[in-house]
Amino acid sequence: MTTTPAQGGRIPAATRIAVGGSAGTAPYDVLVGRRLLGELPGLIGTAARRVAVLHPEALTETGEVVRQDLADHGYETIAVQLPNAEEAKTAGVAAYCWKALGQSGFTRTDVIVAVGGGATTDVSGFVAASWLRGVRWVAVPTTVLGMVDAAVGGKTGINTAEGKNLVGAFHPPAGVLCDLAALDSLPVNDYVSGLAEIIKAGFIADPAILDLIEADPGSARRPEGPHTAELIERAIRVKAEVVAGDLKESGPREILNYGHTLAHAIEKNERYSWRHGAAVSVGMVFAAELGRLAGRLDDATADRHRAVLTSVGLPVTYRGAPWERLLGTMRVDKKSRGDRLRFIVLDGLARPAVLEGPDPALLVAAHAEVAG
Ligand SMILES: NC(=O)c1ccc[n+]([C@@H]2O[C@H](COP(=O)([O-])OP(=O)(O)OC[C@H]3O[C@@H](n4cnc5c(N)ncnc54)[C@H](O)[C@@H]3O)[C@@H](O)[C@H]2O)c1
Ligand SMILES: O=C(O)C(=O)C[C@@H](O)[C@H](O)[C@H](O)COP(=O)(O)O
Ligand SMILES: [Zn+2]
Repeated sequence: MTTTPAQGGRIPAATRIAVGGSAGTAPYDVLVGRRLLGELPGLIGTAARRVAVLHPEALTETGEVVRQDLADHGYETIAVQLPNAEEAKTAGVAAYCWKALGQSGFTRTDVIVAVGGGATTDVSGFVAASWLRGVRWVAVPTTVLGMVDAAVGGKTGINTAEGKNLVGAFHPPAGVLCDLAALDSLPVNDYVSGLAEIIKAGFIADPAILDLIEADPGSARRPEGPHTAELIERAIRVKAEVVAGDLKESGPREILNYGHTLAHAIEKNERYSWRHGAAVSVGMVFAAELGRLAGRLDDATADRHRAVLTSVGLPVTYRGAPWERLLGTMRVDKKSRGDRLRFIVLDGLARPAVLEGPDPALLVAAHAEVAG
């Protein structure tokens, strides 16, 4: 993304999606459009003196554009470069950010701006949650996945050696700016990875998403496709509605974890060489098979998972780590309670529900379906 602040010319109006406050947190907006950089100072506010722009290595130029723009608005700015992708989600990188904030004299009224994909917004949001026990942050997601999922909802965190996202905090951003122009530079694999979370939103809540993709899967894979903005906005609305009702995942929010129990185990066992969305794709097929085998999901909806995911080029099989190892990793999933594994399954299209402590034989059978 190398957007510049609005300078003359007609700028199409941005779509504004409100995320209601919950658990004592303030509401905020997700803006979807183009050339949104001009909105950033308003979100940072006048109480801030310093702004830290955190970005991955791949977006050094974009990070600098954002930093310079904020400097031109009178803020004292620093840019903090993070590793790309999952390598950024470590305690070491968080500590590096804390050091940069400490050295620049970052106070409680100062603001972090996260420019990047979900990995960047996850670690940056966690740094914002933990620095001085919580400072304001703004998300500028630059991937499909970041826009529709990671930047919205306030789940922030990092990985540990034992598993994915095991350390973190609920700390919603002050606002989210989704500049669709950013997607033009995204490698196609990363673009498609984000479609997995859009398709997840389709299965758990908004089947119109599935209809749109199935009508023309080829164009769904491209940022210039005719339905890009609609797909992104629909998925954001699903997420916004769910998190507004249950920020801290005391119940209803768990539906957003559809497909994630196995997905996180795949990611960890593949040492994060798989993109999150690709793993979620396999994880959703597994969850659909589990629902079918448990007698809860009809054949047509279960089969629809493989069809729509394959149509956009997402993987639906995984033959890497053996089942016992995946099972061991799944036990530290945050939905587990004591020794009981819990999965999100579907009782039908857009009817997500929890499956508690399933018969181990069902899990083995569902795994066999994705292990081919
Ligand atoms: N907090 C949440 O609610 C939530 C939700 C979903 C996913 N996640 C997390 O999000 C992460 C995945 O995010 P992701 O799919 O955005 O991947 P990512 O952040 O790892 O980005 C993928 C790659 O694309 C690069 N990149 C980012 N934007 C770019 C652009 N516009 N042009 C070119 N390159 C660009 C990145 O530097 C990286 O190398 C995972 O860690 C996942 O756990 C969090
Ligand atoms: O926002 C949520 O809640 C989700 O579960 C969204 C997921 O897509 C996302 O990958 C999330 O980071 C997973 O959370 P975790 O609690 O399972 O680590
Ligand atoms: Zn996810």
